[in-house]
Amino acid sequence: MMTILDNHAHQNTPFNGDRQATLLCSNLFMDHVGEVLLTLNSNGLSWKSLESSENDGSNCLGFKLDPKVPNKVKFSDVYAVELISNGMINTSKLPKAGAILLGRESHDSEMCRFTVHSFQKSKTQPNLWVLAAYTFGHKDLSTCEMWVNQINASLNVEVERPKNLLIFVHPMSGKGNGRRTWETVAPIFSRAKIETTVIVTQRAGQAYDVMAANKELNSYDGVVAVGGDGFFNEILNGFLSSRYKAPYPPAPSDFHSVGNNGHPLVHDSNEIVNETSYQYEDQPLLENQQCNGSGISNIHQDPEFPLPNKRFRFGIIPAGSTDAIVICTTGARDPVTSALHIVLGKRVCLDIAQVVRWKATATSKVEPCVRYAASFAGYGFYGDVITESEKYRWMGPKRYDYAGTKVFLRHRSYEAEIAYLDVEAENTKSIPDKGHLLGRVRTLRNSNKCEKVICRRNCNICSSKSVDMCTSATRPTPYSRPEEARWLRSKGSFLSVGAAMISNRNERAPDGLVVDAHLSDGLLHLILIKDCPRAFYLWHLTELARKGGNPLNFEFVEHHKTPAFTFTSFGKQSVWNLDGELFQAHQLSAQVFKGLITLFASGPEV
Ligand SMILES: Nc1ncnc2c1ncn2[C@@H]1O[C@H](COP(=O)(O)OP(=O)(O)OP(=O)(O)O)[C@@H](O)[C@H]1O
Repeated sequence: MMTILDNHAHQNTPFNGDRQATLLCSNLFMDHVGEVLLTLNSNGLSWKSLESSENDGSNCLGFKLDPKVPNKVKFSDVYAVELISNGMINTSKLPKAGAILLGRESHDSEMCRFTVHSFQKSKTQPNLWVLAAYTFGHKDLSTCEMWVNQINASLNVEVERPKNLLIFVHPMSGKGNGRRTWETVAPIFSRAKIETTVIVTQRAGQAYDVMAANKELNSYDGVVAVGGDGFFNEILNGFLSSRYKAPYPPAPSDFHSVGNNGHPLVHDSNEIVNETSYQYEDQPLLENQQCNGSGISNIHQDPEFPLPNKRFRFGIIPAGSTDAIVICTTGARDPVTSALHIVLGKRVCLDIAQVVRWKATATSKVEPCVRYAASFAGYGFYGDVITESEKYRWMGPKRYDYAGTKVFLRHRSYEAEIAYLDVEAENTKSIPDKGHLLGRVRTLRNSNKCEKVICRRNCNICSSKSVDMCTSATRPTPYSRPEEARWLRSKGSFLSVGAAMISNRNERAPDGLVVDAHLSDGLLHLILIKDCPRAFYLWHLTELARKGGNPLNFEFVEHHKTPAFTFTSFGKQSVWNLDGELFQAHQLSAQVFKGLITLFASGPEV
């Protein structure tokens, strides 16, 4: 019969091996390890086996202990601690089969227990986080309670963690697994003692309506979408529609007039123009919007729908068909990993593009229609694939392959003109700043010069201080420095026009549609594919899937990094795909707001 050691809890012993002040230290039994000395300091927990390997035969018959079994865990990686009912602790390092083969008695002992919940990075894929639970036992309930209280006190110091979340579940997302996906991860939230208000949607647009009308968002620390990119887009748009009022980017029609200085407002990309070519004050203004004399308009908020608290973040638990935003922000397409990023309160900023569809006629009284996109806005091939794929939603994610092939074989091109803001920069890496593009960006006309710096955790380019929505309320628009504004244009017949806010990594294009697009670089990555023979386009698409980004020496492809662009189509109707949302537009303009929202994620490890 196993004897259980008396409690040897010590408070404030000077230092342990990590040179951190030891706050608590006890002899306990750890499940599948045996007797350990458990130590708590301000960083986390560590444990040291008090049993020699000779005693328990752990090397016999090939049953070796995994040397990589951790012996410590940081509080920043612990999402919950639970006192669990009395039960068995396996006090042997040996797996059960090993004990039986060795003819050993059962090493199970009944005692009071508590479990520390954390995660481990998968050995083969570090972006994939797997749940890890460490269970400790002691004969005295009071000892277990003391440990639980002390660990909880340490976890409470982790202030970035959410306490109260609004969760939207799209039951039909992807392969129809939205609800099951939520059920899989819900215990992680309840263990972490996060209050959740769960809304399972019954129709498209419901999440938008709830987000747009909800005046109580202040009571939440964030909103989580259990679904795909399209569902996240719906939530984002509902949120911003009633809360975020920013000046519009210039309309394409503004460029067909003549500027105050007598020059046309848009220039051919080959023209060299020194003068300021765009006057900010020419823009249409939103209701209640003022210009402050410096040519910089403030962003106004509706007092009825205040922006939520500074801690408010967005989360996504992937259940969709593509899940590009999740892959770009966590590096994995895994609901458990995403749930862990959320409960641990990770944060990463995301650029958001504002896309404005202009009135059909100059005399039309209808306000321009405004949408926001977090990952991608695409016209031509991209819009047509989404339009076509909607007919085959019943196929699940395979619909994109089917629709993609159909649209590819059609090989349609569209007459259009794209004007994009050209801002020169010495160093694109220094662009991130306090919320807008003050830096000067070199438009990469010669895409051979394109630097392929992949976005990853703690990326230099995205590491600028996060800009919360509250401070962004006084943020100028990206092109609000008239002295730096210069517009260039590209006109012709296009197979596709795409603007990426992030790299859009996905399972078909593992490096993304634009390999060097960053999570918070304040840029739209314009990819213009001019009409070209079908074989070239096929090659371009294959290259995307093979190595990501765009073939640099492909003469039909233009890649421009810009904070804003306008678009006019001249012929056949096509639709835009805004993160999965269909958006019909003959004339639109777009601008990016750097780091406008914060996501519960920490960026991928690349
Ligand atoms: N209950 C519902 N029934 C039908 N449609 C819904 C419902 N809830 C949300 N939607 C709509 O379904 C659309 C697609 O959802 P979602 O993005 O989750 O799936 P997906 O298209 O399979 O994935 P992805 O966007 O990653 O390719 C969203 O735009 C959303 O508006």
